[in-house]
Order: sequence, then C-alpha cells, then structure tokens
Amino acid sequence: MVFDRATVAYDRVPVLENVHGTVESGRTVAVIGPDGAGKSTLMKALLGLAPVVSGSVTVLGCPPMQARRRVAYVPQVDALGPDPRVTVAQAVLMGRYRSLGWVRRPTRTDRAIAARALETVGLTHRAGDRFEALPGGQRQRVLLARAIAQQPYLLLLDEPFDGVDVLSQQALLSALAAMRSAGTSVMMSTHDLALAHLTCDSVWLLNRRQFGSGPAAVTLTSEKLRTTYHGGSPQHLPHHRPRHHLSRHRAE
Ligand SMILES: Nc1ncnc2c1ncn2[C@@H]1O[C@H](COP(=O)(O)OP(=O)(O)OP(=O)(O)O)[C@@H](O)[C@H]1O
Repeated sequence: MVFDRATVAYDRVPVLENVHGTVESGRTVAVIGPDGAGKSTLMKALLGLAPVVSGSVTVLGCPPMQARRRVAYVPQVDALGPDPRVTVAQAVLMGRYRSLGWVRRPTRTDRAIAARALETVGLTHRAGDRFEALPGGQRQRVLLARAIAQQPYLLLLDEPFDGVDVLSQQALLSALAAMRSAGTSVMMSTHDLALAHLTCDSVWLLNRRQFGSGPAAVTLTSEKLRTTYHGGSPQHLPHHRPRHHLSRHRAE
C-alpha cells in the first residue's frame, strides 16, 4: 500500500494533506492522532470510499477500488457489525461473500476457510452461539475472524483493542501475528502507545497531515506527540467517541 503525497478531501475541503508512506507486505503500521485527525478517512481512502484529490493512493499496485476484494476492514466492536441475530459461524462466513458474489452459495471450502478463521481467534467453541450473546472482546474476535476469512492482503483495524478484555487482547494479538507471518499488511488506528510499540513496525502520527512516521522507538517521542496533539497527550484526551461512519458507509 502506497500513499504518494495524497490529499483526501470531502466536497473539495481537504481532510488529509500530503500523506506519504508505504506499508510493505507483512508489515504493521499504527495510525495515531486525536479525534477528528483523519484516521478513519485514511482507511476510507484505502477502501476507495474517500476521494483522493491530489497525489495518489495505491493498494497492491492498483487504485483502491480495484483492490477492494483484497482489503478487509474490522470496525470498532460497538460499531455496526453483522446482524446481531446471526450465529458466530454465519458472521464469519460473511467474510467469504465478496469472493462468492451474491448468487453462489458457500462451498465446503468456504466453510472450511471460515472455520479455520474462527479457530485462529480461539472461538471454535462459540460457533453456534448468537453473535449478540457474546461479550464485547469476543465479538471483536469474531469481526477479526470475518476479516481473516476474506483472506485479505491488507487488513484495516479501527481501534481493535478498545474496551477488549485481556484474554481477547491476547487472542487478537496472536491472530494478527499469524496474519503478518502469512504476509498480510496491517494498518490499525489506536490511542494505545504501548500497543503500537509492541506490535507495530512503524507508526504514522496524523492530525490532518503527517507529523511523523517511522519505527515507534524514534517516532513516539514526547515532542512529536505534543505537536501532533497540539500540546495535549493521548492519555489526557477525552475518551474518543465510537465511530460508526465507516461501517455505515460500507452498508450503503
Ligand atoms: N463524509 C464526510 N464528509 C465530510 N466531512 C467528513 C466526512 N467524514 C469525516 N469528515 C470530517 O473529516 C475529519 C476527519 O474525520 P475522521 O473521522 O477521518 O477522523 P478520525 O481521526 O477517524 O476521528 P475520530 O476518531 O473522531 O473518528 C473530521 O473533521 C470529520 O468531521
């Protein structure tokens, strides 16, 4: 995935300016910035849902719209997910729908891929339960399994660890490590600096433009964070509101 001096604008008003950076196969980038910084817009640009008005964004060497089948998005757990009445197994199988198209029925192979994805997040035993009956951390794992079943080259995660219990955090971390080993690139937005240090190869500091990018150890400095947050710090910001707009956009 490559951002080449990309500017993204809604109704010709720039929301992100001059974003530059590359995420190689199997690498993970954390996107850190305050509420309204444009983190979701960055992901929308990668899904082909936000207009890039200058520069370019390419995914797997193509414009994002052409690569959409190979990009999976995991919304925040409290954002719109699968219909809560569906079972966990059905929710994960939805990850196969893009490759199936709307007319084909899932094959045995699709079901096996979905079952493996559920196993990767450690929730095989909950396959028959209703999605809505699961606690938040497990719902987040199901959403990740749905994305894994899509077999993406690029995985986008919106605050994946927000409000998630430690066991689910551990399951998510090991599932993400497995995906990275298989060559999937990962971009996650997060307010969690420790997580970014632990799990990401690089960090992009974002607030309408980029205030830094590179390995966490040299990018997450007090000075750069202060500049990005205009004098605040992530820990002192009011808790960010849940976001629904990306999921809403996809549901349209
Ligand atoms: N569809 C849209 N049309 C016009 N403006 C938008 C649209 N979506 C987002 N914006 C604006 O773009 C800016 C960046 O929003 P974005 O949601 O990308 O930020 P964010 O960093 O994800 O913030 P948050 O964590 O609060 O969701 C905000 O000012 C927002 O109001």
